[in-house]
Amino acid sequence: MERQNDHKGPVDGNGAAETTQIEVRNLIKKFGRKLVLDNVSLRIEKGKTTVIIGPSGCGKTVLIKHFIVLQRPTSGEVYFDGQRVDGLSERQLSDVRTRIGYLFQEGALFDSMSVAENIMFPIKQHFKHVKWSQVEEVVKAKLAMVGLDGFQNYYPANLSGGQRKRVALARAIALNPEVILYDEPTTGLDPIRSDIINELVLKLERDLGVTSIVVTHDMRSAYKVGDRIIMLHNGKIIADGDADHIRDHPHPTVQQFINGQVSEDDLAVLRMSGAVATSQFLPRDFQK
Ligand SMILES: Nc1ncnc2c1ncn2[C@@H]1O[C@H](COP(=O)(O)OP(=O)(O)OP(=O)(O)O)[C@@H](O)[C@H]1O
Repeated sequence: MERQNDHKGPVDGNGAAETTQIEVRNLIKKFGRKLVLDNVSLRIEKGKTTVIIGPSGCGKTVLIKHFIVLQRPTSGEVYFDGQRVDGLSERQLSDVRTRIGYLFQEGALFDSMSVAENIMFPIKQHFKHVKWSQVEEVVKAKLAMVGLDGFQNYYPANLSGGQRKRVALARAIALNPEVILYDEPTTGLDPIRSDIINELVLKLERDLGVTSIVVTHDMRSAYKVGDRIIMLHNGKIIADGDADHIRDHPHPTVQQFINGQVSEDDLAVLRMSGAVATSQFLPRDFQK
């Protein structure tokens, strides 16, 4: 296997282009004067699971939102399956977006809709005149994939947190996407429910051949699902490789993060602000 070391940016050559699902080149994102992504270049391989880790606020969500152009670059380029997408209109983007399922932190289920209606929602948005009888089997199959067939008539309020995430995942795969973006899929779940989600990520990669991109603070999940783990820090990629590469990484910031230690910089901020709970700065799985 080629991957073990930190990548220094795009690799040239046709072979790489064929296996690349998403690419960003020299991506810079600023909000006002705040620099969030600092010249990030990255290729995401088809059919693999890439995990993005890093401290709170380092730009993980902003980065993956660029992959579906929910955020536009300040400068730099974004490609999906070889097509440059960062300059496309919203209308042109809708085709690209149907090829990507996403499970965002804020992308909660619609409380007023049943489980089945939630899963039908993206299908109805895309195929305007579809009838329930036409999609009933699709809804059933998607729910079966996440182990929740039979829950069609439940409402989100009657489901546990883990079940809600699984319904959201069934909705994310409703249109058979080639890519699934997961933003903190295990946050707020206990280790057993987290493992169910991890297994689902692996199952969807295995059974559907999807390309998965998982943003997480949870190192257990990262090691379990990631073919490749990328760490972002101060808007830059500081580590990129397989689980062993990340575990043995020489960069002190990587070691502090994966071992849940508080850095001297964080402590200085805490002392200055008089804040108390150092655990706020730890990866979330170390807070339990
Ligand atoms: N629409 C926006 N306008 C202004 N600032 C933004 C916007 N979206 C994100 N930011 C800022 O960009 C930075 C990175 O945010 P992002 O959500 O990507 O962090 P993150 O690494 O995903 O953090 P967390 O792990 O806490 O979810 C943060 O400082 C955030 O406040």
